Amino acid sequence: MKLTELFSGQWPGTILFDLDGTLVDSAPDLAVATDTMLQALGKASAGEAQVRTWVGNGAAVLVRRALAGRHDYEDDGQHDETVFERAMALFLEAYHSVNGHHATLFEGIETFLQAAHSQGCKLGVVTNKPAAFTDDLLERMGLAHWFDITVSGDTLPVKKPAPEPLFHALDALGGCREDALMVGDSITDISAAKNAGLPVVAVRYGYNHGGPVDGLGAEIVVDSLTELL
Ligand SMILES: O=C(O)COP(=O)(O)O
Ligand SMILES: [Mg+2]
Repeated sequence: MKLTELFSGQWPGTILFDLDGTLVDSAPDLAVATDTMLQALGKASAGEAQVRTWVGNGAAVLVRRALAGRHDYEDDGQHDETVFERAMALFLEAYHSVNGHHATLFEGIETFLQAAHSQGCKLGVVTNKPAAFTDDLLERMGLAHWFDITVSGDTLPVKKPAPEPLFHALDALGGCREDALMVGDSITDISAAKNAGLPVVAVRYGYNHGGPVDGLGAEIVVDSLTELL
């Protein structure tokens, strides 16, 4: 389906993009940082394939999943906040030194952003990544110039799937809900868009906790954003 079919033949006035797993394949850097942290704590490395499935709910949840060695860390019954705080500090330090080093842009991103920009769309990023990393990563990937607002996981007291980060970005861009689209790779983005009343395009190439994004309620699901053009 072409994007214009969702908006009565027009392009949406505003497009909000998820970052990790949608614009940028940041999992290689996140895996290095996670494994550096695990090794410093004397634990076994998780590896990139596993870390990929833990990304999408912010850095603290990634660290908690890594410590538990599983996605549903709440059920492991052994939270030690001292270990968590040490792990978090180690992870943040390690990620600061590798952020953007091994990350790559997904196929079709530049083409799609160029097309959206030339159609006059207002463009923003709404990520659950901590702000300390978001703008650096966008700069390193050569993407920063496309976006007039970035809302990170710690910009507001709540993060996706809450709708507030999307509303915050829309307000900053002067966009309206009726004319806006969310693009993301995970159930978190689809839920945030639903909670905000926005249609959503889901990409199949991202992380989504290791599961498929088809059938989760996105209006359009694509293998590449260029399919929307
Ligand atoms: O969990 C993260 O830090 C990544 O978040 P994003 O997929 O919302 O960009
Ligand atoms: Mg994502």
